[in-house]
Amino acid sequence: MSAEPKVTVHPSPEPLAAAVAARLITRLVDVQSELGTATVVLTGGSIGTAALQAVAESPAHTAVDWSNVHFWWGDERFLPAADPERNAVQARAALLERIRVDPRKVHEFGSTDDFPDENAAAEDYARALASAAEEERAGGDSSQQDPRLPRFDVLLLGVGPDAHVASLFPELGGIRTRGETTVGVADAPKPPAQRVSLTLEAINSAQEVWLAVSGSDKAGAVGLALAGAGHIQVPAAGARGVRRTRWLIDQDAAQQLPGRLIPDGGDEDDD
Ligand SMILES: O=C(O)[C@H](O)[C@@H](O)[C@H](O)[C@H](O)COP(=O)(O)O
Repeated sequence: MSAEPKVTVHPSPEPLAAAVAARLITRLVDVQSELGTATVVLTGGSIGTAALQAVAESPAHTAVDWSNVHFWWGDERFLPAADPERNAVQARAALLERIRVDPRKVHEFGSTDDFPDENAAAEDYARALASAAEEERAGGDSSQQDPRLPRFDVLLLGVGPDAHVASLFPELGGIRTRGETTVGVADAPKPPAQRVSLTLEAINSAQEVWLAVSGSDKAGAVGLALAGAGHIQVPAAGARGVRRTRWLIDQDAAQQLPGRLIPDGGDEDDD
């Protein structure tokens, strides 16, 4: 089961990042009141990072019990642990170092400090996911259907101008991977070439997938993805949440939206 995309257009990148942040805070509060613990999967990229910063700067963020949030990543650049280009390093600066997290619940991909190559780091992450899933089941939560993965309440994604999501690039090995939850990528066209990523299978196990996109250079990718292109050529087209798929985009990224998806400006909230 997966949810049809729902599109919301914001005027520019700043209000977009603020809106993603506000939605994330609300969703985490709601999940925590229902289940106690919430899980978010973070993304790198400009809007993903700006949204985390907006969370940190929002007075409402204190409504979340951050020590009871699990943080995973959709992808990572395979670099030394402290490299400023790592998605996790950027997320720490934007948010994680500014709130009270439980370090045991912050699950970063391995780095070149600890692993010989991207495949080894990917395999390690798959093991960490599986053991979190097992712990979750032992605690009585069996809401996640896939036994290899913990429950992902919200999974954030950026989208590249070539329509990549996480580190799944058009036509390359990662987007074609089946039967695995993670994949090592050796030939990413966006530097650095070596990366580690969740597979589309793992991404699509999330309850909610939110794609946050800004800029006219992404308009073609957004248009193709929402027109229903194939996911091998247009990976973003394949990203779907079980309960909800949200495209949170700015006006520049919305220039090539298929007509039937242009929101009419009405209140679209559906909780
Ligand atoms: O490691 C990364 O680079 C990402 O996780 C990648 O998937 C990113 O989210 C998109 O490329 C969008 O990035 P921008 O928002 O910066 O264009």
